[in-house]
Amino acid sequence: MAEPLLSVQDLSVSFPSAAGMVRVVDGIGFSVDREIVALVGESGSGKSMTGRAIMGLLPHHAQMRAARLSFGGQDLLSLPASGWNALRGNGIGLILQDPKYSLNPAHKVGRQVEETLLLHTRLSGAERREQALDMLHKVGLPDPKRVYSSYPAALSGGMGQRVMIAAMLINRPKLLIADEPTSALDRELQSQILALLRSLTEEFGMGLLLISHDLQQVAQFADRAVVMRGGRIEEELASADLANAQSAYTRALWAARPSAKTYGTRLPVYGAGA
Ligand SMILES: Nc1ncnc2c1ncn2[C@@H]1O[C@H](COP(=O)(O)OP(=O)(O)OP(=O)(O)O)[C@@H](O)[C@H]1O
Repeated sequence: MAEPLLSVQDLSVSFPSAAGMVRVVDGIGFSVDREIVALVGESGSGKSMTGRAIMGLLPHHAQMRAARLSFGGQDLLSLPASGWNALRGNGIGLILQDPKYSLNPAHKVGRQVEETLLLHTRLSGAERREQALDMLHKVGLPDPKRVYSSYPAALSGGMGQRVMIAAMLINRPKLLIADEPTSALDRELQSQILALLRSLTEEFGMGLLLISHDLQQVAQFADRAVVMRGGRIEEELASADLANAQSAYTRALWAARPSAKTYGTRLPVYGAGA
């Protein structure tokens, strides 16, 4: 059988602490193909550290080991620093929670969307501009030329996130990692951005690793869910089965999901053994 786009086997991430090394990701394995896979779990369960390990972007005091970490058949564990830079520019794109922190306020949007083309292709300025305008249009921005020459401060949160998606997709990566890409947005915008990510994932034939604590979203937008608990994988299942999960933990997470009725109220507390 062909190897999946991303293959993670026995991945662990540890941090030094006063009491010794603390494992925050503990021997996990999963794969992502041209599909949407969601990493879900409570805060602190190790979702973001897993995403960062795959991108080679762990904090420098973190220690990582894995039996296998491969992307497109390439072994990432033996990749030199220059290989990681090329991979992040061309192969894997990362979208973070809040475009406020990902976009540089001092540069116009167009320059930031074009940046990977400038670094990784030999396209002329006019060609880069044309591709950037095309991508701004593709992510649903109504007036691409105006957005292209705006500064990030002129954009709403939803527009900023569309710009980030354009900037990440312009070099046609094969895999996108989106770490809580909509948690800074209101409910209506969250759905719009996830629907956009879903349709672009299909159109470009990409894989998407969606990191989310929102099981409602995951059930709606992802194909599969990998449920993390305390750095380990509790369960892996089709998103459509989240409502009827095997594991009591996943069922508790599902029961605690915010609904239209509870939105804005405190979540019920669920214990470790729930
Ligand atoms: N720089 C760091 N130094 C030490 N420990 C860290 C560091 N960053 C994260 N951790 C710890 O690693 C664990 C996993 O964090 P991670 O951010 O992956 O969780 P998460 O599931 O993504 O949760 P959240 O949704 O809250 O970000 C947490 O216990 C966190 O405290």
